[in-house]
Amino acid sequence: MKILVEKDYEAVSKKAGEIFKEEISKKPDIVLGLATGSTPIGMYKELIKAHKEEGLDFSKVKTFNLDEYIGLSKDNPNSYGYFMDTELFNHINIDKKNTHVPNGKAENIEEYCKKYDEFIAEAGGVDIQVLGIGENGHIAFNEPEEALSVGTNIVKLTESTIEVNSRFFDSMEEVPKTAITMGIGTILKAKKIVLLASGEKKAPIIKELLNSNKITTKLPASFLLLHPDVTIIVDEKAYKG
Ligand SMILES: N[C@@H]1[C@@H](O)[C@H](O)[C@@H](COP(=O)(O)O)O[C@@H]1O
Repeated sequence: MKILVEKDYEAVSKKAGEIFKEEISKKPDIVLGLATGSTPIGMYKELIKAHKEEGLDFSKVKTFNLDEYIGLSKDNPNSYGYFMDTELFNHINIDKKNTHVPNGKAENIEEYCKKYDEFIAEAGGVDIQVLGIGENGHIAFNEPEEALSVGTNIVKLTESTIEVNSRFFDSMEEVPKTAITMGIGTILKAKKIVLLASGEKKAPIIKELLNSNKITTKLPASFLLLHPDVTIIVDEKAYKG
């Protein structure tokens, strides 16, 4: 695991943007694994800037998102589908047909989860995956549990995640309690992984992750220790190691 410590959120976003830009330039039909949450927004801004100012081309790029709330459709401003459109896809020359965010309104969600993994595999697998990290160590929506799913699956969100994510909703009651998420195995299949963290709220979990030499389902991000190509980019506030 490689760790890069940058001055602040802006620098984290720039660094992550540079890594993604380089990969997209090297392989125009790249498959990107994308994340939501506030952390990757700065990196998406960098990519939009690179598209507008340097002509970074997304016309052949395919994307797969990590997760989505169950019950929210793409036109709901709190859905991750809506987030991706407004924060990235609407501002670059990507073919929307090539973008995939799990469908929180799928009729048979279990069946849909299996298909999502097959679909990623058919596209050739994720070349580079960006991840955030929850304050409780979750990646995507893989919450600390006795056991974690390997493939894309349905999860019950923990009270702490519901509380943290309630900042985007009018009330706690409105936060969906279940979600679709890529499984830990799905995430680990990505050829390259970049995890971003910013701000002091993330410092305890980043410290735990960096000091951990064990994998445990109680710290879902610890499974990244098994991957051969993970870069963690943090700002000084998130790094107190
Ligand atoms: N499902 C998402 C995760 O993919 C994300 O990493 C996490 C952290 O979000 P933030 O970047 O806003 O701290 O929040 C959500 O729960």
